[in-house]
Amino acid sequence: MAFNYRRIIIKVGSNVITRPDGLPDNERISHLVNQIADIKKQGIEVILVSSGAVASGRSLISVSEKNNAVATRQLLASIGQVKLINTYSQLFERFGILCSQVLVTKEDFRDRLHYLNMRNCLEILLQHHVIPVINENDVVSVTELMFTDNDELAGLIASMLSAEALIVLTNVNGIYNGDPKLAISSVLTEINDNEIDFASFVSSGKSQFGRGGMITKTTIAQKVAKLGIAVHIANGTTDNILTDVIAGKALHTRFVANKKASGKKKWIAHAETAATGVVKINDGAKTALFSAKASSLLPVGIIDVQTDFKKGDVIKIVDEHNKALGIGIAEYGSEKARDYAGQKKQRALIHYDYLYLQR
Ligand SMILES: Nc1ncnc2c1ncn2[C@@H]1O[C@H](COP(=O)(O)OP(=O)(O)O)[C@@H](O)[C@H]1O
Ligand SMILES: N[C@@H](CCC(=O)OP(=O)(O)O)C(=O)O
Repeated sequence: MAFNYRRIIIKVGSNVITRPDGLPDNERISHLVNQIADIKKQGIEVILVSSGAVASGRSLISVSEKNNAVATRQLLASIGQVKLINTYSQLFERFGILCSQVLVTKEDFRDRLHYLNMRNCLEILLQHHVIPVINENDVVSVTELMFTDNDELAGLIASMLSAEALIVLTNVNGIYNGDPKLAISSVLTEINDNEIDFASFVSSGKSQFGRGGMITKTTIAQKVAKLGIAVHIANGTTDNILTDVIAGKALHTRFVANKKASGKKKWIAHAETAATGVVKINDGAKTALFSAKASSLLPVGIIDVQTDFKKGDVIKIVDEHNKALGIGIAEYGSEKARDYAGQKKQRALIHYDYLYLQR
């Protein structure tokens, strides 16, 4: 059965567009562009999140092993991104399609003004039938300022633009119920259940040029699907994969979009300016919220209720250094929250279904 999407995000991993010898796979990139042009012709808006800057840079310059790893990555990405975007630009041009370069950092999602600027920019590009080609700005995002990987970035873009689907292209046919290299393992075609413990059968190993690995893909896919956006994980090295996924003909993994909580979560995700209260949480609570499991904010991890709020208000969560972590809807008011703060076995202040994390 074909999927009837109007706006999709396509994420292409480094492995898909890099040959085993580390050089960019121009034939593969060209084949993907052909399919995107076809999809666009079907009236679907496409936003491309493409990795490959570092890999591209590696094909242009050789760097001594002695150099600092961060500086090397900056150097390779800075050179490689130019080549990557030029390749896309030339290939799209054959179809009379304009593409644009959008480089972003994690900070752009934290700051409301940056967030809105970025959203407005992407919307205006789409209105003008341009395909935005997004990548992390690897030149300035280093260490803790980095996204886990471009899967995380693609997930944030999908929710920011209220896309109907996110297609993640990697170098395996989807998520296997065991080691993908073993004949007994098979692809999980449909995932509807948010409680699956992927860590029990997905190994933490990464592919040759990948950054996050399959575990982070599953975590992000679950979060995005919970927001009401379908996530497809498919093999970008298979011919016609994009058009076949959309036509419902490809073997791959699909995380079914949650229909119920979606409207609310998406609204919360964009409701930061409406936030009244602020609660500060400790590191343990922070780890729990950002773990793969769907966790609600429990009073035991609250160390301070900084401003007053009522039940049903949108409130902000900050860490011990006052860094914004997310927003959600309060299940009860600030008075009760102050009474419960630090106590075990109390009712969640923010239920997971009404929680939006900004990372
Ligand atoms: N159960 C599993 N199902 C699918 N892939 C898995 C599994 N366990 C580990 N992997 C590995 O995850 C890799 C893909 O993740 P990643 O390296 O992040 O790719 P990308 O560069 O596309 O983001 C695959 O090459 C595969 O070897
Ligand atoms: N921004 C980096 C890619 C980082 C990344 O997440 O890569 P991948 O795991 O292959 O999607 C680059 O362009 O090289």
